[in-house]
Amino acid sequence: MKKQVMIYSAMPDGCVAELEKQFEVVTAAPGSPEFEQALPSSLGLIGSGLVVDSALLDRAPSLRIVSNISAGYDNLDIDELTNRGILATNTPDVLTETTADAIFGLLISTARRIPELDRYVKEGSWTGKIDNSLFGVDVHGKTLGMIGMGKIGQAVAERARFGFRMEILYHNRTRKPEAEAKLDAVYRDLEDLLRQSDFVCLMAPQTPETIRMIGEREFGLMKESAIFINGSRGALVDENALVEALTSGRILAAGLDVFEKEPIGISHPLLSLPNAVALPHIGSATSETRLEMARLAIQNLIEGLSGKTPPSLINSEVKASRNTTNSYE
Ligand SMILES: O=CC(=O)O
Repeated sequence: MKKQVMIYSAMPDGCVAELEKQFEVVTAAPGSPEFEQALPSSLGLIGSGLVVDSALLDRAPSLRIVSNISAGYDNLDIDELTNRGILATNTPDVLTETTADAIFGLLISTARRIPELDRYVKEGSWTGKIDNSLFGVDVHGKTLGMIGMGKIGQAVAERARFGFRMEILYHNRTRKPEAEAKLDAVYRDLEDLLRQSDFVCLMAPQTPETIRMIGEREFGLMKESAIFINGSRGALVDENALVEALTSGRILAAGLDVFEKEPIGISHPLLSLPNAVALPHIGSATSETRLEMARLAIQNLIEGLSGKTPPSLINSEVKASRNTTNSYE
């Protein structure tokens, strides 16, 4: 009999058929009766964004693997999964360059006010010469402060350094000698980075240590001309403090791909600010990359359920215990 797996979010064309070759596939949205009905007998879950915590795991006694179709895995309680011997996987690497393109695009759009000027043209406001009320600020040659110098952070910094001759400062849990050598990136403590950067770009993962790491105090340290970019997770930023910093002129502008609550509600004060550029969490959202991510997640699922080590295993402790106890087959 085929093993049952559940897909809980949209997959690119062809991916479901690929899974159906090997598994009994149930497709159901979290919270739906179909999802709850299939959960107890599912050996694998595949999708993105589902909060997998002990309450969900209590209802999923057959589960052996959670295959997350994203690089970030703050939606997974890894300790709880590990304690229960359940594999957790993600899709790093395949989205690095695409996400860096999007975040650097957001940075340029914010500095040069591209969404605002697009509206200006389409609304028919361009009726004569433009004046300095529509001017933006330069990107090239400025100082970029990267908070979080993982693979995506480095790919953003690479674009800045080699495409725009920017000076790179960075703050990270650990020093990154390879980025220092390749990008002339200079390590700074957080306060110095905030004080010295023209662009502050947040690319750190969401962990208990990074939640709300940027708030009133941190905006207060930035230059008044600073542009703040968030390409990581909304929970890292105190959004009330960000609104205050943008309305009071404490900083110049912000470009945001992520929000505390997603989708952000239309009445959120950030959305009424002309100096905030908002995207709907689209860092990795190209057809090519979303397909690569789905393929990698499927490979993780297949290998995990056939006793092999999935290529992007997060909790390798589970694999180790499985080898010694052989408790999975
Ligand atoms: O935010 C997107 C991801 O973590 O893949």
